[in-house]
Amino acid sequence: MEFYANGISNDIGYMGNPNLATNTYSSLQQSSIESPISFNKKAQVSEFIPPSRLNSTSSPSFYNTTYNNTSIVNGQNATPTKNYASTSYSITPIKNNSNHRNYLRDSPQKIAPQDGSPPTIYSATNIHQENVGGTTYFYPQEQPTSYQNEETLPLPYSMTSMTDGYMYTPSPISSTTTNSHVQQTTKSFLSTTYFMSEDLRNSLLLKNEIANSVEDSSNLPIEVDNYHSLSLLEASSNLPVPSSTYKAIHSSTGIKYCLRRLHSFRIQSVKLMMQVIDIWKKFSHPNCVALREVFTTKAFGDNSLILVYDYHAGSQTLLSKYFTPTSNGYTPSVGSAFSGDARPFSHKNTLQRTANGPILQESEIWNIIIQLTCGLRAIHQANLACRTLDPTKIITDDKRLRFSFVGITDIITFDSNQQNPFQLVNHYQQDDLTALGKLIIALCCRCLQSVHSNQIQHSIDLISRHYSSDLKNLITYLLSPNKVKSIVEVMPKIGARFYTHLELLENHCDMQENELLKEMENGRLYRLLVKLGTINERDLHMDVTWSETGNRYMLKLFRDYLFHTVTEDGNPWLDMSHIVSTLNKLDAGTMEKVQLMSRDEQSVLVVTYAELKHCLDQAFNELTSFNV
Ligand SMILES: Nc1ncnc2c1ncn2[C@@H]1O[C@H](COP(=O)(O)OP(=O)(O)OP(=O)(O)O)[C@@H](O)[C@H]1O
Repeated sequence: MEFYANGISNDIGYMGNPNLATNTYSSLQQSSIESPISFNKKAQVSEFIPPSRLNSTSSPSFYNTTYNNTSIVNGQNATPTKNYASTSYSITPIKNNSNHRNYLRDSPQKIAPQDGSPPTIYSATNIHQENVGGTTYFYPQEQPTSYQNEETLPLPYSMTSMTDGYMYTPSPISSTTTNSHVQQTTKSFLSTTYFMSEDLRNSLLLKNEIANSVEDSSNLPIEVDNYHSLSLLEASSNLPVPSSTYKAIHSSTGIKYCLRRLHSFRIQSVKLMMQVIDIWKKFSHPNCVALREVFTTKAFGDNSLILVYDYHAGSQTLLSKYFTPTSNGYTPSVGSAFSGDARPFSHKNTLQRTANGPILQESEIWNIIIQLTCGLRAIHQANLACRTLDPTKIITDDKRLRFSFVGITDIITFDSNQQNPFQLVNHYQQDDLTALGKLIIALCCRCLQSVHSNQIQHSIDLISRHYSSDLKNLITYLLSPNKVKSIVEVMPKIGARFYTHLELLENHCDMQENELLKEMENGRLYRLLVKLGTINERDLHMDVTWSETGNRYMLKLFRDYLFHTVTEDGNPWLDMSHIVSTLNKLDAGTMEKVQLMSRDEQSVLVVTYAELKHCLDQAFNELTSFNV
């Protein structure tokens, strides 16, 4: 068997299997690929045409119009023209006794270092020829330093481009592993190596499902200003004005938002009100749902005011999470969070007199406190007040807590006769702190009724029995009357628990970054597959041979190598790590060689991933050039 400079054997037998030898040879005089490593050699690229496109022979053929003595070599009698004198292709002799197509687990011989140093360029003058048992091998003789002096040889892909998102990262598990036990035991490892963890995936899928769920919206307007696809999240409201909450999609961005509609709402002074709205629109904090815009609409048949907030799929209120509504339906009342006959914590709300489940772990309560005080601190430092600090206006998506409708009370209770709409802010901030204290009591007792004045002492006794003195002291501080309190003073009472919280967050960030990295890699490989998919099997401008000739033929064989490799028994060899690592090598354009075989097993092409990458880019660019 002979291998030419381009790696093609002149022996039809595949990898030394004489049974497959039906033709004398099949040769590639000049590769149809313009190798990235030989760009500067100005070698004209010739088109490779497999024989099926030229004549009836099954073996592929190649012709070259650029080099001397060009001939079409596709028949049984043709003499191979070993015309590699002016080329720069390297040779990799391959010895493999497998007689199965694309049984290519043996790693092709590496001729270039993977450490980023420039690969060695070979020319025919330094190709060593050797005949072993009738098989002629062409070995490249290394010229380790020659390229340094050759002006024309610098690689078209520099280290900069290699680091530009195309760095080849070897697979953590060798794709050549044949030991089935090892493969089995590494299967689960591989799935977490390449893909998102099951838990995170499920939680994201659930959020996605919730975000995309479509409720009955037959009674709702098709469009409200720039928003469409409204679906009702909540019809009733405990605000002083009738209101409803909807999920909606922004018409131009497609982003989902949470719309709070204040029914039949009259604005006394648009200009003054806009000042309040603008201040809240500028306010941003991870523990507060951001207010994006406010507008009026007649789409509902009245003068509604719409407050547009970010939508956080899968969120539920603290009320529904910790204070389970009864079957009768818990209906929080209108007015300030901690006053009125039927408020969440009202003594008249008989449905909330008993605990709603087992008491919470102290760590969980501190987690809530830390997040709420984080948000509250930012609100107070912006010279604002929350004014809706009750379990119906705090949402949670299991990890994060957010004040859900910030600014809404300032808007609803807006009085245009007041010179400064924020003149009572200090007073409201004190109310916020008291409301926080009551919320903590309710959470500790798991009962909204526990904060009523005639229950408080009893509740604090219960808390002292079950929780730390730090927690009790914090509550006592927040509820202390006749004392000016500050959110800043809450921080020392939380103490070292901040560190625990920070550590958990940082671990979570690390985990998410790791997942992101995997998905970034997957996205990169996905784009490669898209490119391959758009090229393979394509007829271009009625040219049915387009994907079967030239560089595209290499890509077809590469696709087979990637997906259709078989075991020695002829069974499909399905190994994710083979696919991933092969695609990575293609993306990086490494100098490692890969052995590709035609489906009729008559031709073997030995090419570098760099060459394949070049083929892919060239073919894809050709396609995109038509896509104007
Ligand atoms: N920004 C948001 N993103 C996603 N869901 C939200 C958002 N804000 C609120 N929700 C959800 O919408 C639903 C309705 O919220 P809403 O505040 O109207 O609840 P509520 O408990 O009925 O309070 P109210 O009595 O004020 O209506 C709740 O299930 C809540 O979890």
